[in-house]
Amino acid sequence: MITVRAAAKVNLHLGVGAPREDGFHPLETVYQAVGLCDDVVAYAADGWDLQVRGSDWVDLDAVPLDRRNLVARAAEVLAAHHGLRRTGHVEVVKSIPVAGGLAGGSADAAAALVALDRLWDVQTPDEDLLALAAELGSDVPFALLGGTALGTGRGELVEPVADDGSWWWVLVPSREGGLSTPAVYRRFDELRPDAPATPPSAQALLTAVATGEPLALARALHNDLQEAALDLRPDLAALLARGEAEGALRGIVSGSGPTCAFLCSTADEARAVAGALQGRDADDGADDPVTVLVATAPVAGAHVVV
Ligand SMILES: C[C@](O)(CO)[C@H](O)COP(=O)(O)OP(=O)(O)OC[C@H]1O[C@@H](n2ccc(N)nc2=O)[C@H](O)[C@@H]1O
Ligand SMILES: Nc1ncnc2c1ncn2[C@@H]1O[C@H](COP(=O)(O)OP(=O)(O)OP(=O)(O)O)[C@@H](O)[C@H]1O
Repeated sequence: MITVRAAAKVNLHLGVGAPREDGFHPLETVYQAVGLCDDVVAYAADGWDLQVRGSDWVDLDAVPLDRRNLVARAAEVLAAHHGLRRTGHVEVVKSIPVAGGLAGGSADAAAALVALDRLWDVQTPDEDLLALAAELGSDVPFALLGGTALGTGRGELVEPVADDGSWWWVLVPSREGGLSTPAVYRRFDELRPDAPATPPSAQALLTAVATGEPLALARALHNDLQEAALDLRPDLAALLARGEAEGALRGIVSGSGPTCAFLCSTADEARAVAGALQGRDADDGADDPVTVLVATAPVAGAHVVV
């Protein structure tokens, strides 16, 4: 049995250009792995079996168990790479909200590549694992790498960024369910027909990360998909404003949304903002309370824990 853990991400900078001929958008993005993780647990077995369970804020019904699951696809591409048959009993233990803009499925795919590489004892070189990850999805190579990294191409070309900061995030998944990533990119195309061929540079964000100062980072956060996500989910604007009013340095939509991510100056501030957002919700008399999570960053990429 082997357990591999992989983290959610936020995009500190998400610069999006006009769609390429293959339909993907060129990106200049800075990913940061945050301490909200899924585990992939793999057992040796003769056949193939996949199960998913998770935290009560995760919509498990929205996770396919067949070949559409990125864990099943990770197993297929790794097995094919080595000329093997896909085998294993695999359990995915999810804490990352589904279709939340936090790259949860990508984290699971990266964790599965690492877990099955060990289970099958095939010792895939890192370079090959990164190439297989890129086949599975644009965010998957970063989920292997973790930390803070610059992403280019369609997001699949990743290089580590030095980050000595200790950052605190409050994450608020949507109660209304997830957003489809292709739908958010389509709305971006409608709202931004004049998008440049070359995506906006991440240089200002990289300079801010290097300072280690939360306020500098807060000012430099940038997400070109935020306008599209807010257009599809107008209620998120009020949530972003509320988090900032409660003391967050800055609130942004995470990736394609709808999860909102609030950067805070310290762990105590993050806990205070989280408490205020949760408390305000209780005052509103909501019968289905909002989930508010506190996470530190950066954290490691997909790694063996047991
Ligand atoms: C929004 C982000 O999470 C930001 O990091 C990513 O760009 C999305 O990455 P992902 O979910 O791994 O995306 P993929 O599985 O590669 O692609 C899903 C769909 O998103 C759109 N897509 C994705 C990445 C990209 N650079 N341009 C796109 O237009 C395409 O419609 C694509 O069919
Ligand atoms: N292991 C998985 N966990 C969750 N969803 C999965 C998984 N495998 C496939 N999916 C499918 O992928 C869709 C997107 O899920 P995911 O949680 O990765 O979204 P996301 O966090 O918005 O992704 P990203 O930020 O990379 O665009 C889900 O709606 C689901 O149908």
